[in-house]
Amino acid sequence: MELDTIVALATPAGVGAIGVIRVSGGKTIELVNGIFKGKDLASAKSHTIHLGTIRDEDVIVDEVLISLFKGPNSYTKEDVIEISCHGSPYIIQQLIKLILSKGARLAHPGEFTQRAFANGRFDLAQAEAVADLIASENESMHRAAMNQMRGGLSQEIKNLREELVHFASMIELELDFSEEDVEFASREDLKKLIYSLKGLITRLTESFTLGNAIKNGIPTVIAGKPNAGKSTLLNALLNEEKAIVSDIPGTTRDVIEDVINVEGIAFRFTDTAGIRTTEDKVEAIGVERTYAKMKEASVIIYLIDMIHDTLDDIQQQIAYLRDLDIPYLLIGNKLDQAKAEIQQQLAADGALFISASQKQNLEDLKAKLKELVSLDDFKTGNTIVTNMRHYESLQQTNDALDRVLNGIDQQITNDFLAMDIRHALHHLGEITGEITTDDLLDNIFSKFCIGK
Ligand SMILES: Nc1nc2c(c(=O)[nH]1)N(C=O)[C@@H](CNc1ccc(C(=O)N[C@@H](CCC(=O)O)C(=O)O)cc1)CN2
Ligand SMILES: Nc1nc2c(ncn2[C@@H]2O[C@H](COP(=O)(O)OP(=O)(O)OP(=O)(O)O)[C@@H](O)[C@H]2O)c(=O)[nH]1
Repeated sequence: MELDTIVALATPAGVGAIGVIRVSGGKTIELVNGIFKGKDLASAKSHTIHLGTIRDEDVIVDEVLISLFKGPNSYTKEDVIEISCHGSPYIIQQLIKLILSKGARLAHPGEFTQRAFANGRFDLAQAEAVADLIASENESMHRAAMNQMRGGLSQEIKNLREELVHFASMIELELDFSEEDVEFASREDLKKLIYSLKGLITRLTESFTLGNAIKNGIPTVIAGKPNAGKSTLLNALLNEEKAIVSDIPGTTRDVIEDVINVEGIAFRFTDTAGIRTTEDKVEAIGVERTYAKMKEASVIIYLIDMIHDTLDDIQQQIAYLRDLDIPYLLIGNKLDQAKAEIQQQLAADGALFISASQKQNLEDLKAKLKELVSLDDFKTGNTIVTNMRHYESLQQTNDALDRVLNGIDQQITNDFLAMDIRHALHHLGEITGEITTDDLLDNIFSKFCIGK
């Protein structure tokens, strides 16, 4: 059964220099040919561009460029036409209406990419990376998504599957000869294989901590006693970011609250309001809450007030900080009016000195912050799992492999062994989409933007 021909605006809504309307499906060429005055698109070659006008009866709606992609040589692998029109919302609306009236329907979010997936342009993990790529806001997000879209994760999963399939087939072959009690696959070799696969899977699941941090920002807390300057520092860091963004002419962007980009890595300041306790009725409560927040963080920026804190106090704070065993930056704030003895003590403790209110040494602070988070996997270009769904499937694969190992030790029968191996294969297949359900696909692609 032929799928509908679908249409959507591929560029952002609103006024732009150019708007691109995408059409995909079996009726695309015939449909657009009917409203386009210019070269005959049916006889034109794929990957050519044509200038002409789009007409609704006798009215010229716009002068456009048509980009022609003939299936299977297109993004969706169907016939695709992109109409580049003048970027007026009115023109765009008229063009889409016209195309709908000729028999296309509006595309659902992600439907072009869903078709690309269904037609084998890429697997599910790669399709999901397309959405991540569009959403990427900094170097690390971009790099992780690009790597995944280009098949980094998919290749690793494919290798894992191939090894398992090989063994599954051995075991299943033995099943066919069950009368004869042969062993095509040495149980020791099988165990070795499972261990090595589990090692690979563990590396992938462990990378999710980093992947999650890349995607959602590294949970960071600015801590310190009341009045240490936490809010002042957070605002200074955030405002700088906002200033950079609004300096670019023509961009209006809502800066995501409480996230700063430091050289391509996002740091998310979690619930910083929670630690902004002023001179509380009961200071102890405020301090406890601060400590609770600190324990949830991946990184702590700890501020010492170099005007008001006492030496004893500082020793206590640092001792507590060390005990937490979470990467931290020790910062002496209020450098502009610091007490000499305090600064000396902190220097011995390896602190960095800033003035939050004077915005002094903030660049040093950022550089140190970046150093603090280990991004080794990132540097080496190793595959990083950034997607919760993939993470869960990997864990389920791992569980199934544990059952295989257990089964071998318990000398369970081959049919049960084969079943557990097939479970492991099943969960790997979920990642790349060999195994999937309509619900899952709808769920994934509905989160894409329209036109993608
Ligand atoms: N205008 C436009 N820009 C875009 C896209 C698009 O669909 N249209 N893309 C997507 O959203 C991305 C590019 N992805 C694409 C991938 C494959 C093909 C394609 O036509 N592939 C054919 C021919 C390859 C060739 O000529 O070498 C093929 O694979 O057979 C097009 C876009 C980003 N930029
Ligand atoms: N001299 C000096 N004062 C600073 C500096 N940074 C912050 N302050 C002042 O210290 C006071 C407390 O700053 P806040 O940013 O409100 O401190 P906080 O840690 O968020 O305070 P709580 O919300 O009570 O936890 C304010 O009066 C700031 O102006 C600095 O670098 N030098």
